[in-house]
Amino acid sequence: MSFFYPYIKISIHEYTGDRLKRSEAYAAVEAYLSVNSTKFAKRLKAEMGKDCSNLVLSMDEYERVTDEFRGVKVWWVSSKLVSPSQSMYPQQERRYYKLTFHKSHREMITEAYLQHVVREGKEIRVRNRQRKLYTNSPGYKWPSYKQTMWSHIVFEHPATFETMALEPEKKKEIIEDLVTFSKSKDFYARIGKAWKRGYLLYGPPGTGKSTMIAAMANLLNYDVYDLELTAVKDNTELRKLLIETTSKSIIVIEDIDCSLDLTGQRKKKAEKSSDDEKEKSEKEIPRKDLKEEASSKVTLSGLLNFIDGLWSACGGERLIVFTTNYVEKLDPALIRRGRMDKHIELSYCSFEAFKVLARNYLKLKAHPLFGKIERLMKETKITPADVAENLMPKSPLDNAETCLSNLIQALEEVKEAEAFKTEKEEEAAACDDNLRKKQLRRKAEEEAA
Ligand SMILES: Nc1ncnc2c1ncn2[C@@H]1O[C@H](COP(=O)(O)OP(=O)(O)OP(=O)(O)O)[C@@H](O)[C@H]1O
Ligand SMILES: [Mg+2]
Repeated sequence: MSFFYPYIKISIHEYTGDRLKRSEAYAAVEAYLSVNSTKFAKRLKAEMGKDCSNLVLSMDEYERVTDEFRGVKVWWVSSKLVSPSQSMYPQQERRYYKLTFHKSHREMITEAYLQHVVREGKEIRVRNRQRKLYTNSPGYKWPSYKQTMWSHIVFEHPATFETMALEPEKKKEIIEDLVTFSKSKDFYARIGKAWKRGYLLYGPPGTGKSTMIAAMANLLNYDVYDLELTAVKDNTELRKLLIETTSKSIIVIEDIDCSLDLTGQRKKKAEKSSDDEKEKSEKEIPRKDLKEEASSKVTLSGLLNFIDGLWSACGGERLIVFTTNYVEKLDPALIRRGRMDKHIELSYCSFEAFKVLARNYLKLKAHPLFGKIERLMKETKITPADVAENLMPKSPLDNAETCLSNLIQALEEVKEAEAFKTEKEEEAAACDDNLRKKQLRRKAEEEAA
C-alpha cells in the first residue's frame, strides 16, 4: 500500500522544538488558509480581528480544503494531537496543518508553492495585525507553561504626533527621523550597522515623554515592549527577553535613572555626596523598597550589551527608547551616540505648544486671551500636563472662555510662586553672605588679637 501510494504529506506544527515558541510557518499557513479557504470550507471558526470591529474567519479543526496552484490541486487539513494528561500538567493539544499533494509535483510544491503560501500568509498577518503592548511581568511563572517571557495586551493608546504639544519644527524633525529610519533597511545593511536606533527622551515630569512613545508606535505601526528592569533577574534573563522581541517594535525602559543603581559598578556608593541623595526624585523611594530590586542583578555592562551587543542585532527594525527626568545622572557610556542616537529634550510648555493643545481641547485657533497667555508663558515654567489639565472642561457649562481663564489663573499662581521662591533664595543668599562676612570679620579680629 505504501509503495503504491502516490501522495506526499507535509505537516506544519504549531509548536516546534523545546522552546515552545509558536512556529512562524504555522502562523503563516494559518493566515494564508484563513483567506484562501473560507470560500470553500464548511466549518469555520471566528476570532476577533483588528480594532475589535470584525471577525476573522479561519478553518476549524479537522476541516479539509483544497487549493490550486498553477493548475495543480493540493489538499490542506487542520488537525490536532491530544497528548494524555499527566499528573502535573493538564491535557495538551498540539495543532498542526497537513498538506497533501501528488508526488509528481514534488519539486514545484515544495519550492514555489510553499514559498507562495508563506509570503502571502505573512502579508495577510501584517494586514490583520493588532498591535500589542508587551511587558515582562514580574512574579512567579510556571516554567513549562511559559511560552514566552513577555505578556501582552492589545496596544490602544490614542496619542499621535498631531495631538502632541511640541514646537512644529521639532515635531517635524522627529517625525522625519522616525520615518527615515523605518525605510532604511538597505542603508543600514550597506553601512554594516544593525537596523536599530536609540532615542533618549528627557525632561521634567509631565512633559510628554510617555505620550511621545505612544505617538511613535502609532506613527510607525510598531509593537511596544515595556521593559521593567527591576523585574529582570540578571543579565542572562535580559538577553532572553531581548531575543524574544520581534522586529517592528519599540523597546522602552522608562525612568532609566531610577530603575536600577546602574552606576554602582563604576562609582562606589560611599562616594556619593549627601547632596546627591537629597536630589533623588520621589519616584525612587518606593521603588527602592521593592524586593525585586535587591534581587535584580542586572549590571550596567549587561544593559550596554543589551543595547548594542552582538545579540541586539537579531530581529532588526527596532527602536530602543529610554526616558528619564535626570539626564545628567546617567552614565555617559549609556547615552553615547550609537547607543542612544538621538537625544530629545521635552521641556516646559511654549506658546506654540499651547496652541496645539488649545486646538485639540477647545477647537480654538485664536482668541483675545491668547496674547495674555503668551506673555505669561514667557515668564513662567508650566508643563504641558498642567496646561492640558486646565484646558479640560470640568463641567458641562464650561466653555473656551472659562477654560482659558482657568489657565491664566494657574499661570499667575505659578508666576507668584516662582517670584516668592526667588525672593526667598535671594534672602537666603544674602543671609549666607552676612554670615560669611561676620565669620571673616571675627577671624580677622582673632588674628589681630
Ligand atoms: N507634549 C504634550 N502634548 C500633549 N499632551 C501632553 C504633553 N505632555 C504631557 N501631556 C499630557 O500630560 C499627561 C502626562 O504626560 P506624560 O505621561 O507623557 O508625561 P511624562 O513626561 O511621561 O512624565 P513622567 O516623567 O512623570 O513619566 C498625558 O496624559 C498627556 O495628555
Ligand atoms: Mg512617563
